[in-house]
Amino acid sequence: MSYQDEEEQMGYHVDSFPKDFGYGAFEHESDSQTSSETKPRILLMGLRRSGKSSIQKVVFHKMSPNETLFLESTSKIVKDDINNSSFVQFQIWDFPGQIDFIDPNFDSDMIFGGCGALVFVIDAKDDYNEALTKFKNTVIKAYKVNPRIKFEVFIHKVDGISDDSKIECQRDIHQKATDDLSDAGLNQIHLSFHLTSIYDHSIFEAFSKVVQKLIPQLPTLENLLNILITNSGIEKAFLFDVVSKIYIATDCTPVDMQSYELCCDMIDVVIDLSSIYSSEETAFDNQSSSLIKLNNSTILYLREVNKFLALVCILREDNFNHQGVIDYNFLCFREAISQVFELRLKNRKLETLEEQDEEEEYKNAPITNGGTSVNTESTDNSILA
Ligand SMILES: Nc1nc2c(ncn2[C@@H]2O[C@H](COP(=O)(O)OP(=O)(O)OP(=O)(O)O)[C@@H](O)[C@H]2O)c(=O)[nH]1
Repeated sequence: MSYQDEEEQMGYHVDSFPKDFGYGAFEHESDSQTSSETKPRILLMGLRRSGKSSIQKVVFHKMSPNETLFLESTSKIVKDDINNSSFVQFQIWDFPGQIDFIDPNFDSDMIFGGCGALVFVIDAKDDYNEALTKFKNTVIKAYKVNPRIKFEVFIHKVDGISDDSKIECQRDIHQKATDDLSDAGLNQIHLSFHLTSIYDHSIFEAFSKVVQKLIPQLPTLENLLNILITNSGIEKAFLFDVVSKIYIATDCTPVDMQSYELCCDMIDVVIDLSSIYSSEETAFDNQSSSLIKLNNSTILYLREVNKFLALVCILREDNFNHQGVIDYNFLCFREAISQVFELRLKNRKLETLEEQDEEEEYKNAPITNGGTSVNTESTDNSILA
């Protein structure tokens, strides 16, 4: 079964692409998607003006960084469905900086219960002691409700700060945050730290890592990429979600920022050019591929994997002499990816059927005094469509 069949079964048009290249809903898809309630949640928290809304707008709504200067302060929780036109599907909840956990209206069970990752944004240009106190309180509260949450700290607005100061700032924040948590008896919690700015690609890279942790198939995807690069003479390969430019997997070689930026820029060039020469709706389709030769004997090679994903590789020009081998390996890779997701789709259907059966049984069962309640809420925190 090809991915086209799979997409068609799910009700997608294979050769279409979001009209506005944003995350607007597809009219014909919206009701067939996973309900918002069962989608994994990524929470954006932090002090006021730390940059939460800017991050969300720049990464998922293509807002230019300069425009974020005019964003108004968030006064209530803003829920954003990252949906339909992307392979990765989740909800982002942007919290107002002044949110108060002691407030009785703050339903922490509901908020942290279905949460996959909590991104806490700290303004590196500000005095961060207050932010660290809030961070500690947030983690304690969230961990109590849901110990499976991934805690991600974005040390944000690091543009214009020297490399030495960035490292020093990260070290200091890391130290203080872990000390605070061990004082609270929570040294088992793993925290991840990222230096970010909306003025470069660091915010996309950091979000890629957050999203990857919510993909259960990640080790398989990484393994497939490793096999592909070793057998094709490729230096580095990224599997991109084209709309957001988040990479959902890469091979095991270290990621350097320059390579990631080059690959992101390549996606922009391909989409912009094909939007000029094709109709906007087919700017990225199953024929999409591109080759860019750089002046340092390096080649960037892009191939479409499915409606939402592209493989972008960096390789030396000499190794591209065997393009036939690379293309053949790519087809095997694409087939393997489609099988991975076909399997996932089947498992999901089975799970849904089992859940429905259980519900039926429960409804039909005679009521006894000591009956236990069945919780049918989905605990699947996986992020893939
Ligand atoms: N220099 C710099 N400024 C940033 C960055 N990210 C956001 N800002 C600026 O920070 C200010 C506050 O950004 P917001 O996104 O409104 O902050 P927020 O955390 O959502 O604020 P509240 O809604 O009040 O909680 C804006 O003027 C942004 O332009 C960054 O990476 N670097």
